[in-house]
Amino acid sequence: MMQPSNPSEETPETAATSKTPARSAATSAANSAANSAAVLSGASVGRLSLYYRELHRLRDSESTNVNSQELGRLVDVSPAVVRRDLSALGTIGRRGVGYEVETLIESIGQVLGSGKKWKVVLVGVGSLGDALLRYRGFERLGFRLVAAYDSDPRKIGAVVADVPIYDAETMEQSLRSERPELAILAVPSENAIEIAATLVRCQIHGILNFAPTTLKLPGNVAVVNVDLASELQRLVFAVQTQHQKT
Ligand SMILES: NC(=O)c1ccc[n+]([C@@H]2O[C@H](COP(=O)([O-])OP(=O)(O)OC[C@H]3O[C@@H](n4cnc5c(N)ncnc54)[C@H](O)[C@@H]3O)[C@@H](O)[C@H]2O)c1
Repeated sequence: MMQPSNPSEETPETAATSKTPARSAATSAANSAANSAAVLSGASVGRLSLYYRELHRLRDSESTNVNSQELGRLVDVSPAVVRRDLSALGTIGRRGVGYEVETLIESIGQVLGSGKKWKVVLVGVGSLGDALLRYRGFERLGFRLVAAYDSDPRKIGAVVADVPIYDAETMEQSLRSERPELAILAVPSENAIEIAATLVRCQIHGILNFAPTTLKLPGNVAVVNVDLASELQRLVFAVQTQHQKT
C-alpha cells in the first residue's frame, strides 16, 4: 500500500511523536485534533469523513501506515490537500513512514465525534426511513438508532432491524426521558417543520433533514440537509461542463 512518502509530512512535532508508542501518539493527536475542530471548513470536514472511511478500510486490510499520496488517491484529492487537512489536526506524518493509520483514525474520529456513542432517533418510517433503519453502517461510526416514530397506525408497534417504531404522538414524552442527541427526519416536507420544532423542544442537538424544506431552528441546534435531487443537479452540471470542454 505504501508509496514513497512526501518530505513535507515530517515536522519537528512529528519527530517527537515518532518515538512514542502508537497508542499514546494516537491519544495526543486526538487531543490536538479536538482542539483544532473549531477552525475546520465544511469542505475539510467532508474530506475528513472520506479519509476516515478509507482509513478503516486500510486498517481492515492490516495496513499500519499510509502517506498523503496514497490517501489522496483513495479519495481523489491531491496529496497537498491531504497534508493541509491533516496538519489542521496536528502534525502527525513522518518522513519515510507517512501517517499511522491508527493514529489518524483516532484523531479524525475525535473531530467527527465518532469517539463517542450518539443516540439517534428516526422520524418517518416510509421508504427512505425504512432503508435508513436497515443500514448497518451507522453503528460502526458510533451512531445507535434507539427508536423510530411514525404516525401511521399500520407501522406503529413494528420493529425494523431491531429498532422499535412508536406512535409519533408519544414522541415528545419519550424523547424527554430517552434524551437522544440526534434525530433523522424522513417525513413529508409539509410535516417536517412541526416535527423539527418538537425535536427542538426536546433539546435535540442536531437534525439530519431529508425533507426538502428549510428548517429555521435556534442556533444551538445543528442541521444538515441531505438532498439527493440537488446532488443529481450538481452531477448534471458537472457532466454538462465536461461535455463543453470536449
Ligand atoms: N433527501 C433526499 O435525498 C430524499 C430522498 C428521498 C426522499 N426524500 C424525502 O424524505 C421524506 C421521506 O420520503 P419517503 O419516500 O420515505 O416518504 P414516505 O411517504 O414513504 O414516508 C414518509 C413517512 O413519514 C410518516 N409521517 C408522515 N407524517 C408524520 C408525522 N407527523 N410524524 C411521524 N411520521 C409521519 C408517514 O407515515 C410515512 O411512513 C420526504 O420528505 C421526501 O421528500 C428525500
